[in-house]
Order: sequence, then structure tokens, then C-alpha cells
Amino acid sequence: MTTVVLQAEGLQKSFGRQPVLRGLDWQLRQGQVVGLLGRNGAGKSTLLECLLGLRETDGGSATLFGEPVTALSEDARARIGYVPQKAELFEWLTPVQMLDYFRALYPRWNDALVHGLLTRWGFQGEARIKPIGRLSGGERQRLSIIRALAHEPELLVLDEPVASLDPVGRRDFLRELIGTVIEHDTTVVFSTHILSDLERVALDVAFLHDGRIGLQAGLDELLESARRVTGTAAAVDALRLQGEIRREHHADGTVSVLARVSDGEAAALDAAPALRADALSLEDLFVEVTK
Ligand SMILES: Nc1ncnc2c1ncn2[C@@H]1O[C@H](COP(=O)(O)OP(=O)(O)OP(=O)(O)O)[C@@H](O)[C@H]1O
Repeated sequence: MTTVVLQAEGLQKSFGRQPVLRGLDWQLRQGQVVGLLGRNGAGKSTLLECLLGLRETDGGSATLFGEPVTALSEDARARIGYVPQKAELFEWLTPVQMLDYFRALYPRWNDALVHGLLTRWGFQGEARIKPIGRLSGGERQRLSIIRALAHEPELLVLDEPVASLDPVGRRDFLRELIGTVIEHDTTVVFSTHILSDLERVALDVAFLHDGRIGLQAGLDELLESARRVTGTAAAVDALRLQGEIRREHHADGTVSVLARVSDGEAAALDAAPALRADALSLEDLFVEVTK
């Protein structure tokens, strides 16, 4: 049984009268790599901030490495790497000065990794000695990622880490991430809207919708098993699909059911000519699950 790294129970968070998290339960185990998906404004950043103890919740509880996030020990903090959506870096320091500053705060720091990343990610020339305030958005994001990886965290939380990166930067980052995860069995949760990136890295996907994790599953298994089944309600119901995710009623009286179907159910579907079953891409799933 692998260790539980993150546990959230009944998390509630509202901004004014707008509820964002509505009794959200979630769990991540060591070594899990989860892509967190959701529409703009679904609450992904809010959720990640609440899970890290950076934002107060209105109810529920969250623990990291078994400790309440509201009272994390220094030791637990040192095991976490976080890349926020908008990194607040020390504008007046150069990248090297900033990294030296953080180096002093952590018990572990991989100098060789930092040096290698600075060199490979374009910080060998002018950018190395420029104040951070004058770096481009992508350069700042890369620096924020280097800072988050440098102390070899056991849990990496990445909030749209590639949003400002060009395709080469994204590829380099994903390669690094995959290497890190494989080498250190790191637990990773990252939010992104770039589904193709997710398909390259994430082993699991979690959909945040209506303030809860609406669906979480292994990505490959989900793509293999997800079907949109359309037909009369009677014909669809006769199948007794166990993994129904959502149902939509059409004006012509038919229904479409989004479901994860087992092999047996897939065979029954093949033998039911009155029903139409479509496989779904991750993008289709995103649209359907977050409707
Ligand atoms: N400090 C705040 N005060 C008031 N409302 C807020 C605050 N922070 C977030 N919100 C609102 O909470 C909701 C969730 O925001 P959040 O940034 O968590 O969404 P998101 O899923 O990360 O969005 P995106 O994909 O666009 O980055 C939004 O409607 C947002 O306007």
C-alpha cells in the first residue's frame, strides 16, 4: 500500500457569495502524477492554494504528509515544490542570486541540477545577470520551475506551469518532469489547459467541476473505456451501464450517456445496433465532464 501524500476532506471555499469548492474530497498517493483539469474559473488555483495551506478554507480539512496544511512543519514544507500560476520572484535579484537565497533555506539542494537547468534553459548568458524584473514571462516561468525542482521535492504542485512557455520550452520542461518523476518517485499534481501535454505526462486525470473532483481516473484506461452512448432511453437503460458519468436528454427523445464501459458492456454495445457508441478524445471528455 503506497503512502497517502495528500488528503482533502469536505473542502469548502467561497469568495463572497460565490462558492468555489463545495465539499471537495481528494487523495493523492506517493508517485501519482495527476493532471488537474477544469474550465476557466473552476477553482483549480484556489484548490491548489488551499491544499498547500496558502489560502484559508471555510470548512473541511486537508493534510500533506499526514500534517494539517494549516500547521505544516518546516520539514514538510521542504518536501514540497510549488510553481504558482503567477510566480512572485524577487524582482531586483538576478536568477543566480535568487536561487542562492533559496538554497540557504532548504536542507537539500541539487546544485548540479540547478546548474544544468540554468545552462539548458537559456540562463547562461545575459539572462543570468539580469534582474528578474526584466526577464520575459517565459524566462520567469522557467526560473520558477527551476526553483521548485532544485530541492528535489517529494510533492510537486504546478499551476499551469507551461502557460508562458514556447513549444521548445514546454518540451524541455516535460522531459525534465518525466525524468524527475521516474528517478525520484515524485508525486505530481499539475493543472494545465494544454491537453496534449497532459497526454504526454499525466498518468491520471482529475476533473474539477462544480466545486468537486467530478471524475478521476487513469488516463489510458479512461480513454480506452469512455464512450458516448446514444439511443432511446429504454435501449440505453437496458444495458445497465455501471460507469455512467453524465446523461443528456435530446429534443428528439433520445438520450446520450457518457460512461466508462467494461469489456463486457462494450461487447453488449456492439450487439445493440439501435445504439450508437462513440469513443471520446481527452478534449471530448473535458467538454462533456465539465458541462
Ligand atoms: N481573491 C479572490 N477574490 C474573489 N474571487 C476570487 C479570488 N480568487 C479567485 N476568485 C474567483 O474564484 C473562481 C476560481 O478561480 P481560480 O483562479 O481558482 O480558477 P481556475 O480554475 O484556476 O481558473 P483558470 O483556469 O482561469 O486559471 C473564479 O471565479 C475567480 O474569479
